[in-house]
Amino acid sequence: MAVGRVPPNIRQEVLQSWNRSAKYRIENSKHAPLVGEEGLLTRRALSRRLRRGARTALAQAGTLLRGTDTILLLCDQAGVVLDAVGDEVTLARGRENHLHLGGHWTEDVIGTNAIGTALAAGRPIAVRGPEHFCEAIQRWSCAATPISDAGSRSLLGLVDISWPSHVPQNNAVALSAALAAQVESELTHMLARERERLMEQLHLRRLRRGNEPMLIVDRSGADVFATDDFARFCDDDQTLTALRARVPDLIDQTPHTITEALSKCLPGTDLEVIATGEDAIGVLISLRRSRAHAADANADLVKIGAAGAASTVLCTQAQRLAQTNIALLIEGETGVGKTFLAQAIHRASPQADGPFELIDCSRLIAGRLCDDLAHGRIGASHGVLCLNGPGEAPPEIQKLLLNLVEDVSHAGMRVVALSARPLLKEVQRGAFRSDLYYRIAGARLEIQPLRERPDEIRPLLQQLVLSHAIENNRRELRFTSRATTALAAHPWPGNLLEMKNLIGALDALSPTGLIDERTLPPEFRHAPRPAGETLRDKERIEILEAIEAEGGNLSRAAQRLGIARSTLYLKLDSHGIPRMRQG
Ligand SMILES: Nc1ncnc2c1ncn2[C@@H]1O[C@H](COP(=O)(O)OP(=O)(O)OP(=O)(O)O)[C@@H](O)[C@H]1O
Repeated sequence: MAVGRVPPNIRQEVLQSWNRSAKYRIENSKHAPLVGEEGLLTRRALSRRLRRGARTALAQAGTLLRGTDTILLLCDQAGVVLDAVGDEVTLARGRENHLHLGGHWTEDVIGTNAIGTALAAGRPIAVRGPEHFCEAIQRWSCAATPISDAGSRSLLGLVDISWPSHVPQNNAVALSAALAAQVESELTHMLARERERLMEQLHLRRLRRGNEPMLIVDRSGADVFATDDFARFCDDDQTLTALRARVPDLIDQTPHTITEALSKCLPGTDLEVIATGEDAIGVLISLRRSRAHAADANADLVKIGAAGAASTVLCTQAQRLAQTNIALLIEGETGVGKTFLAQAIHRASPQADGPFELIDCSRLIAGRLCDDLAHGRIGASHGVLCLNGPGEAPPEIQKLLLNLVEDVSHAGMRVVALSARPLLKEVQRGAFRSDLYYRIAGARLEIQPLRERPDEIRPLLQQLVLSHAIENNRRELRFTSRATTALAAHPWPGNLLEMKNLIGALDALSPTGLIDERTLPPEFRHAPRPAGETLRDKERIEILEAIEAEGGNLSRAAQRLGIARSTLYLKLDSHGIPRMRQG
């Protein structure tokens, strides 16, 4: 039968295929085109998941088909043969028509055939001998069934059974359909295992990323998990639907290609491709909330309260308030520890697992804040919204803050405001909205400046020195009694922030880690001095200078001073200078 001549009693579906084939102006080819070795490798790589899903079916059926004149082909969704198994002699004959690895069997290149026609029709089909459009192919009979991906149901490829047309064979369509079903079932199992793996990965990612709103989709684009707040934060449903729809087509590309393509769909999000080995299995989408912070793990009400009497009273109140959801206003000079206290309160509250969102009100820009509010990017269903310096915000921002505070309080989030200036005074002089003030000042806590609680300076210095050493993996600084006296007498205009900065600078500058009054910056050296420097004072200073000059090496310091090391030890003890080791 020549190309274009319709066989008698043609079946309807075959006739339709012939009509399509006629339009393609196909030459009367002896064989299907070949994609070549490299092309085959690429196609196999892109279809590695299909091949993995079909591995068992091919191995079992391939063995059973030996000696039956029948071969079994696995093709990708473009009709290219990826794997060929079955009867050896028939496989060899198939090669002559490229009914073998790399053969490309769509209708547009070789006309009606089971592979191309099943792909075009999207269902199982048999094409027997003369039903093939090209005469040279009519020596074959074939039956093929498409394979759909688990989850997305998108077309992945196809299973084809082929045999010489003179051999009687009536059950091939059923066989190809059964094999396709076996492959699909294996793909479903693979997807279930991948979804389990994605959940495991999710737990790890949450440890790393904290409580950001997150969504994980599997390779089919279906949701595996979404945090409660994800939907609220990501209100652009259409964009998200479009992103989900793109995942199945992209998932077998490189992680870079996947994230590039998907991040264009949803700007403002972090995308992470999750893979096992080389295979991407899903995508994690997290919404960036740059203002969201995990509360400082060192912020602890008990520790803060331990500094002294004033802190104890403050922290007892804070502990009680932590159990409520009342809006809090924390006031105190700059660097006094308002943010630290707010974090400690959050950590002591029943909502401690929620986010601690810190917003610097002096930096807010009306347009962006409007946009963030419109998209619900600020706030969560629990946790703390911490407004730092609302008094610094201009009137148009204060108005927006009022809406924000109402919204988040309504959603169940606690509002904590921090102010370095007494806010009520700002209200009285008309610089701060009174409606906003009364919404944020449900309860008020005031942290006294350091100079008003001098008994707390030494314990705080100790605490900060210790945490500096631990956090930076450094030695612990030590202070002579003169240095401590000078520090206790300092007015600390920058409060704890100033103390932290000083500790960092001293640690960087001091070779020995032993700090004397003379090692302190000039503004600290105003402790009351005994009238007139005694000979003993001079000796003390000389010893400290020698130790400093020798980098803490006491033997060399003794040499520099021209005394025995044992004498230096005695002098150190008598002056109350600790015998510390070099840091
Ligand atoms: N009780 C404390 N113990 C240890 N460190 C503290 C304590 N309180 C505050 N700090 C530290 O001191 C520094 C200043 O504290 P914080 O930022 O909370 O002050 P603030 O009052 O919010 O300052 P600002 O008004 O400038 O925003 C921070 O590095 C903080 O970690």
